[in-house]
Amino acid sequence: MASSAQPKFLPNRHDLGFVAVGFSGGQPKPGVDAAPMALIEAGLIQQLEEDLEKKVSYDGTVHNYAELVPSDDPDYRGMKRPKFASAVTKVVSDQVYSHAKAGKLVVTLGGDHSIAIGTVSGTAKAVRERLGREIAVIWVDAHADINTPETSESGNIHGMPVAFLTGLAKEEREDVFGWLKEEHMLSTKKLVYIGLRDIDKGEKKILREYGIKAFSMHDVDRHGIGKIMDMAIGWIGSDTPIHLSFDIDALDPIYAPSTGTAVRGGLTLREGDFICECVAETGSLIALDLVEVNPSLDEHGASDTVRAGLSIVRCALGDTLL
Ligand SMILES: NC(=[NH2+])NCCC[C@H](N)C(=O)O
Ligand SMILES: [Mn+2]
Ligand SMILES: [Mn+2]
Repeated sequence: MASSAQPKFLPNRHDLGFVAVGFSGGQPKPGVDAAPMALIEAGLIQQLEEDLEKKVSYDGTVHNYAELVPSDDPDYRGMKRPKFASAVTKVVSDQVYSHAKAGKLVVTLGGDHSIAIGTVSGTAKAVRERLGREIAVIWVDAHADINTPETSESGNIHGMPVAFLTGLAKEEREDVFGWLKEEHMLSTKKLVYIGLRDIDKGEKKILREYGIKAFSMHDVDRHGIGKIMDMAIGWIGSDTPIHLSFDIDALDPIYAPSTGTAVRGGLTLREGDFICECVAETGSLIALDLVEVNPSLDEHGASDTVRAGLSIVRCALGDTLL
């Protein structure tokens, strides 16, 4: 293929849509809502514009969605704060959709991982409309986040986004994710996990039952990250639009301690960056989420975790490729 001809589904790689989601309601620990500001203050947008020469469309606000807080938000099917999470992710979905529909590569900063209900549904819908195609999702995480409300032991919605996005968890009520329609959905066949090491019993059952492609830390140790990425991208197909959802807790807590559900035995910083570089190399990245950075969970100011986050975003956007 001539170098000028990029596959038609690709967003203009220099045009970024940028969304900052200061939402922490998918889990109990305050502080994860402050991550977008911490990342921006550490120079993220400036680096994207100056070093990577991107054009960044950003409304200049870290949304806290205060106006969406319901007056009453009781537990429902065991989910905690279901109406708030539903309302926020619906707004995020629309924001991400309009950037993606306009042909931009969308970068979303969380926030806890429940926000991916918004981001993935937004890109899935935009790509269906623009190209009549399905997206693939690479979910980099210590956790599978595929609990249904019924399998969840915690009731925390950040452990459920993949179940709602794949339709494994269904809900009619419009104000509790009932707004998710077919057009927002992701196929379980187009989902690949990397970095798993803390999976709930019910989740394991789901992964097996649906034959979901998952590379655990055991697999990373066995094959090495290079082979894992070949297999992951081979599974998806190299011309499929990719949404990369990166939970910072995929990295080992040595490198990224400031996160709400840290699990030992994770990816090195270099392995995390390498995953992003491989996705960048495909040229098929359409959206990136960076979630679960919690700057308040470290008395030393979380600078290591924030810097790790910055590096993940830069690598996914091709900064470190020649
Ligand atoms: N996005 C995350 N960090 N998720 C952690 C989920 C932990 C646990 N599996 C739960 O469902 O509560
Ligand atoms: Mn997660
Ligand atoms: Mn996680």
